Amino acid sequence: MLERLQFYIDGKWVDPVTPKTLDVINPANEEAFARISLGSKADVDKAVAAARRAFETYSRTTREERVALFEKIIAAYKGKYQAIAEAISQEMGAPLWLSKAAQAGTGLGHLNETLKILKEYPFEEVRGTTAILKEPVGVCGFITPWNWPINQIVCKVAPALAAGCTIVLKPSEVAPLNAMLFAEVLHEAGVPAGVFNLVNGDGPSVGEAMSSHPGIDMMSFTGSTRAGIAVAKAAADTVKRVAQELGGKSANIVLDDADLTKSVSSGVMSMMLNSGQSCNAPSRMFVPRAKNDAAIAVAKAAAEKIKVVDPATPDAGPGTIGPVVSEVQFNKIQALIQKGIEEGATLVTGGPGRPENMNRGYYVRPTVFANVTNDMTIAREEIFGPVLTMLAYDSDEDAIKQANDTVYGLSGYVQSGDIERARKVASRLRTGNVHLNGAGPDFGAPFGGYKQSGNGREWGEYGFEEFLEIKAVMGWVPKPKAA
Ligand SMILES: NC(=O)c1ccc[n+]([C@@H]2O[C@H](COP(=O)([O-])OP(=O)(O)OC[C@H]3O[C@@H](n4cnc5c(N)ncnc54)[C@H](O)[C@@H]3O)[C@@H](O)[C@H]2O)c1
Repeated sequence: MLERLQFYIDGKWVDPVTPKTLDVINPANEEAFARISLGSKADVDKAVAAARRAFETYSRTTREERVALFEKIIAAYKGKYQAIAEAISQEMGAPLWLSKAAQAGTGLGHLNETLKILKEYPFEEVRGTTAILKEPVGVCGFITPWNWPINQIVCKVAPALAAGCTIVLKPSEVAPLNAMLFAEVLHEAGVPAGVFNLVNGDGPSVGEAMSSHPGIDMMSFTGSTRAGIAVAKAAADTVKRVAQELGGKSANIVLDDADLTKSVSSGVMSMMLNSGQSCNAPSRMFVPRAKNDAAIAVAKAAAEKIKVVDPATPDAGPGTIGPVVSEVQFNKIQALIQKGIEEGATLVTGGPGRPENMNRGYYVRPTVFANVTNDMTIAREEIFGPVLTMLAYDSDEDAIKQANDTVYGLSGYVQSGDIERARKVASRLRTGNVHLNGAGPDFGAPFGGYKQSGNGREWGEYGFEEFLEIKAVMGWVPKPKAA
């Protein structure tokens, strides 16, 4: 059993104020393989005090000093890349190939992108006689989930560090090990004591203590809409800035001029990736009613090609998925699959229970429901498992209307043979991101939601600017004295 009972506070690994432990479970075999501590308000107080002290000096470091620090962080991250990928795979179940190719890779992607922004960003702008100064927002509190864990950590920590902020991170207690490796990366790179602090714990104790803390200037939260609301409420009394990156129920509109086989099968694959545990997963596929039967046949074939594997399988690659993260998630997904059947959706493939020959581990059968209507629970609630819902539409207008008929607004996907038509549909979707014809993620593009998917933007320059305060200094340029 791996014991990682300390927190990283003020540049050192320290014991929690009050000992309390939690086992980290490997979802592939349901066994505990590591143990962490759960912190309390007293640990948060120590971390915030360290971050406040460090802010005094770190916020005044120069661009050049931070660029040099980033270069060291990137080198140290590369050195721990393999260990981070393995930890993610073990603690949340992503197959090793996905952990290496994408999960751990996103951390490096955000570090590289942030370094590029830091080198060029205009922190000072003079308009007439007034200067507009962009300053670090202060001490930032970060709360992150388990599904793309290092992505969600680094897309906050990298821009905050580049902006001159100091940080207290509470990673997901379900997948905390990658975060602790990242703390080692920052330590090795020479990030000054107190600039980055990590306290493990659960939402109601450490998360709540951070959100309501008067010493934290900004909270950036990624996770469920339920917990995001709790963070915002707890933060309200201290008037801190709150950025929320929450759930989704994203539409994938296959227009009638799209290559049906290609669009539907790639839609199935991207839904199932990471066992469906992506906030921006294309979970509602809209197909033209006239092509409904053909689309269902393609989706069935594509889903049945997906293999469910032990995440540690060394030769597995694209087209394979691991278990879902936990017993809680497994049970929630099973209940929603059951609900889909009860509400009358057509079960095309998959369904309740584990895949054949698997009696241990939180493995879910890749499942497709068709003839779903937007009022069904499986079309409204985020399932966060390998479950696709297919809905039919009558016209482009109807597809757009149904796609927007959700409380969420994170992502949208449009497939079309005509780029102009795809762009028009994209402009009508009430979502923060839209992917046309299979376009992948872009580290330089802003990531975030409309409506109840959140109110922040992460990634790239827009994400960086979330960590800046704006100060106007009038009289920066003195008026010339009258002769
Ligand atoms: N929009 C995005 O960028 C994005 C990205 C990834 C995941 N998500 C969402 O995250 C969810 C899955 O992650 P999860 O199950 O870890 O979510 P979760 O909300 O249960 O937990 C996320 C984090 O919040 C903490 N937390 C829980 N209750 C809290 C409270 N009352 N106060 C403060 N902190 C609290 C948890 O300890 C964890 O660190 C999904 O809804 C998914 O869509 C959103």
